[in-house]
Amino acid sequence: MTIKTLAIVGCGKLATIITDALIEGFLPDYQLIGAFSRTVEKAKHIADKVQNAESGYTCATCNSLDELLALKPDYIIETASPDSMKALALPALRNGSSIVTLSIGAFADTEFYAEVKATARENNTRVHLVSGAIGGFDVLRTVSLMGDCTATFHTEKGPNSLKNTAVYEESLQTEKRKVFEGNAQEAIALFPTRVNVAVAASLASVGPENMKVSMTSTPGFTGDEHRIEVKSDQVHAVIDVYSATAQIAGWSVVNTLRNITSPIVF
Ligand SMILES: NC(=O)C1=CN([C@@H]2O[C@H](COP(=O)(O)OP(=O)(O)OC[C@H]3O[C@@H](n4cnc5c(N)ncnc54)[C@H](O)[C@@H]3O)[C@@H](O)[C@H]2O)C=CC1
Ligand SMILES: O=C([O-])CC(=O)C(=O)O
Repeated sequence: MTIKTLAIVGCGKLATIITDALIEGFLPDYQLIGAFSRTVEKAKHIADKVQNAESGYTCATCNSLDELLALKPDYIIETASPDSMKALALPALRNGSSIVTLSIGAFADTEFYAEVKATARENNTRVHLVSGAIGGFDVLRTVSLMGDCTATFHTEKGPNSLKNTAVYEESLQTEKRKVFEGNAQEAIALFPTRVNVAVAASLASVGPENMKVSMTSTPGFTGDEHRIEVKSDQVHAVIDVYSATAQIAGWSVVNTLRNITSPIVF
């Protein structure tokens, strides 16, 4: 197996998990050759980790997306935000870099999604939508291939994780309440970095306009509970994932990267 090169855009908590996993040996088929973030110190922090691990190659701290693209990485890991995914997807794919993304909310824009698909195909590149804080894309995709189905996505969160969103009120600290009901497009518009999972599940099944999304805020609740349900005349599947932190999302990138080079694919 030839070594594949990686670069990371968005050097926060999840990028750190992925970099640490690489350094610990979970990604033997890859070299991390560049890092870019809105704040250059954060990119340097990631690059320094690789340098300090004395892995025998250089990881560059990039000052711009263009600088990162000039490295011509085989894969760009996007762990920044749906807005950054929108900015980087087309230039990266035209540059010959495939993308592994957590900010799947960017694809709630169906025109953009179609353009990304066409550009990836034209440039012989791919976009990998990781399972993030959920799972079950296999069953969602399979059931939706079989014919008509409906799908719902329900999330339970604690009020503190809704601070700095339009739905937050102090009363949520003491009252359990449904704070959102709509489709996946409306959900990601209201919570741009909190319901990428709902858009991902919708793309794997009925699409962002048809996926019914709801969110409940429960006082004292920590972590996230995501319940996806898909129903057809033959199949009823429920995927329920609780995670105490978002670490599972970082590890799902590691899992996808391992699958890309593995002789056995899950
Ligand atoms: N699909 C999933 O299950 C999940 C997806 N996510 C996505 O992953 C992203 C990263 O999550 P964390 O690492 O926890 O966030 P974080 O806030 O710790 O790190 C994000 C980093 O990206 C940088 N950044 C933001 N916009 C940028 C841009 N346009 N260009 C370059 N850098 C930029 C920020 O400055 C920050 O350093 C979230 O914003 C969210 O979109 C997060 C959790 C779960
Ligand atoms: O960690 C989660 O519950 C999901 C999340 O932030 C996202 O989908 O953006």
